[in-house]
Amino acid sequence: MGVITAITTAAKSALAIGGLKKLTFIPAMLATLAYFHYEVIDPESRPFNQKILREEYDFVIVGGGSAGSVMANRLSEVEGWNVLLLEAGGHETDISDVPLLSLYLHKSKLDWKYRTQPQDTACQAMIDKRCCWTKGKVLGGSSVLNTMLYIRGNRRDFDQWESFGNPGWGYRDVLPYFKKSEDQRNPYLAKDTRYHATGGYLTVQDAPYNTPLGAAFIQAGEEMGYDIHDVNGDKQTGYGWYQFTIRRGTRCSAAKAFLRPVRLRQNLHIALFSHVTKVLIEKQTRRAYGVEFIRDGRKQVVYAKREVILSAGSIASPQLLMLSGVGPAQHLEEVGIEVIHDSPGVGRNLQDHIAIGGLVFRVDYPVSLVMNRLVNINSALRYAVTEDGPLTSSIGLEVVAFINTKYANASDDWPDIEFMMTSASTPSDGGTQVKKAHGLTDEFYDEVFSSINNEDVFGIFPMMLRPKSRGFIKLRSKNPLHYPLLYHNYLTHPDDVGVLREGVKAAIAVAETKAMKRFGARFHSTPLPNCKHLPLYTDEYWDCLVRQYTMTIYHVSCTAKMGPASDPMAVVDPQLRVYGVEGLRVIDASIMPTITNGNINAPVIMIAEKGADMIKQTWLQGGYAKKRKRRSLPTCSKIQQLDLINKKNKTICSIQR
Ligand SMILES: Cc1cc2nc3c(=O)[nH]c(=O)nc-3n(C[C@H](O)[C@H](O)[C@H](O)COP(=O)(O)OP(=O)(O)OC[C@H]3O[C@@H](n4cnc5c(N)ncnc54)[C@H](O)[C@@H]3O)c2cc1C
Repeated sequence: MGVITAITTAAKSALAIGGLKKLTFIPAMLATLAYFHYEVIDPESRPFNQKILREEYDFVIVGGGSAGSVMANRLSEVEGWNVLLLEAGGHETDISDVPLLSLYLHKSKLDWKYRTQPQDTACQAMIDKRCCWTKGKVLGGSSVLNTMLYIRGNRRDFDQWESFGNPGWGYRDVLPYFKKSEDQRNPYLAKDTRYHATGGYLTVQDAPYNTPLGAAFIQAGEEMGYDIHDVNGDKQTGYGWYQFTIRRGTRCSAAKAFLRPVRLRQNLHIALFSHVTKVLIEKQTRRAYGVEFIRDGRKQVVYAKREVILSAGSIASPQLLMLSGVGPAQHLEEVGIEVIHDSPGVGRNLQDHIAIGGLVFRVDYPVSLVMNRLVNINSALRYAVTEDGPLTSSIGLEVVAFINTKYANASDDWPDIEFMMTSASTPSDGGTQVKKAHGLTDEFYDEVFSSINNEDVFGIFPMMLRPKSRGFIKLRSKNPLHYPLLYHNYLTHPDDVGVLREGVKAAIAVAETKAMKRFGARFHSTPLPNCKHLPLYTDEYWDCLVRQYTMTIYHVSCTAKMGPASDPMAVVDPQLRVYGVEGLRVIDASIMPTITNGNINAPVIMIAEKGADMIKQTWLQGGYAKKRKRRSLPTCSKIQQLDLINKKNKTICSIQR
């Protein structure tokens, strides 16, 4: 009976994901998974979706993503505190657990499906010249859609944050917080207790499955004179195997890591499908006292006795601040929002990592990941029974390299390019999901890649680590359900074009090593449609190329940056408290002053670990809050005056008392 239920659940999950009809093996895989594995994979079930909420909690956390999941766990460790986590999406699915299938989640129900405004500097090969900014709308947030790469960044990133006037954020301060959440499953890495730890909530392990290309990438690095080492350890420059937030072959999202184990805590409520539309801030005292949200089609309110914490991610957190009257005054007035606090930095300083898509290298042997060859019932059985095989591969990501272009000072060990080396690339699924996820036009894909659909290839994605270009986010209107306007501004700083160009050249050089030549590696040099007037392999050609298939690595961040009070663009202080408003913090990817030197999920989790400790210090050791008087709750009639009522439904007071 349990198995039947599990199969039904699995089938429902499959239906929840758009575009899966194309993969006919999925039902069989899910049935296999359900039969062999369902309860065994993770004995901890999904958390409850709390239907009846209290009217007031000590802490209200907005957004259950990478940061929000950590916050909910750590704050509810304090038995005397009641914590509410409000999440706009629902639960993750059995499909989102499968590492190989993460691209199938893009443009699905689990994705907010943001698209940037069209701009001429980048993403020219994409439909309407708009980049697709995939973001998780699900409990676990973007950690449910990400490629699970576990990279902490460079010690200099954090020392630089500290040097900007953020005491307590230097590398020596943050390292313990990286270790606090880590459960490192590689015994050799775990032995290095200076940098790694075991027993934390977040499982970090090596890839259960590698192709022969993985070892070849490592050999290519050696041949080029790089160290092969743990890039999360003492030194970053060099080559190494990727480490993943994978647990026994399946995704270890932040929800799985931090929420499932504590789902029985009585003092933690998790409300799904709850879209927060505003933070309630008392005008006179400028204190945040609750949030408005929409659930089941009804506007509701919930109050926060101590603090509201925005962990809605780098797009929604600044959006919510602005909707609540905290942001650039002129812009708020333009869209008709009453200004509570003029904070010019909200939505500004946007940083992201971009790489060059489409650097595809052909090989002569059947060694790479070709979707129609690997996705079959055998792989499904291997995944379900032995927790390995190609389905456990994170879309072919195997090896990472941190290298220096001529724009970086190599002696600093602060490299400016990360190679993401994959045993698959854009045409490996025959022009289906990758093309769709990246939003490539049919014309571009057909001209450049259709001739090598489903052939054996590998990819090297050079990712620029420290962009100088800055984007921004604006409100489209004061309607909280309207998506904000997103301006990437990629490659508007000339140095960024230079770094990426040098990254492309360095990637091409990797394919020339003996290690790669053994497989017959050669660059797929079909000229790009908009660049074919330029001679191949020239700087002019590369400069054109980088603006075509510009690939976000989905690290949008820094949109509500942390900084000292003397910095007018700082949105939060080094304790992550919003300037100008009491009782409100932002704790997620938005608060980074500058983007970290690598993939950012691990740093976001670190930020939340540290943020949770700061909150505990504030309240448990008697900070300002201890002396605060208990605020009396607005009555229903007061709520009406605050216009919190969904008049259409004639709801008088939607709070469940
Ligand atoms: C496709 C993809 C691949 C990536 N790959 C990697 C990788 O391999 N390694 C890596 O280190 N990083 C990767 N990243 C980046 C990393 O996952 C994110 O930067 C990180 O998860 C961000 O955490 P966050 O807490 O700031 O936001 P999120 O995890 O995005 O969480 C925000 C949460 O808030 C919710 N929310 C938003 N608005 C509201 C609202 N109004 N009301 C209620 N809830 C709301 C969202 O639904 C979401 O659950 C990837 C990201 C993506 C999208």
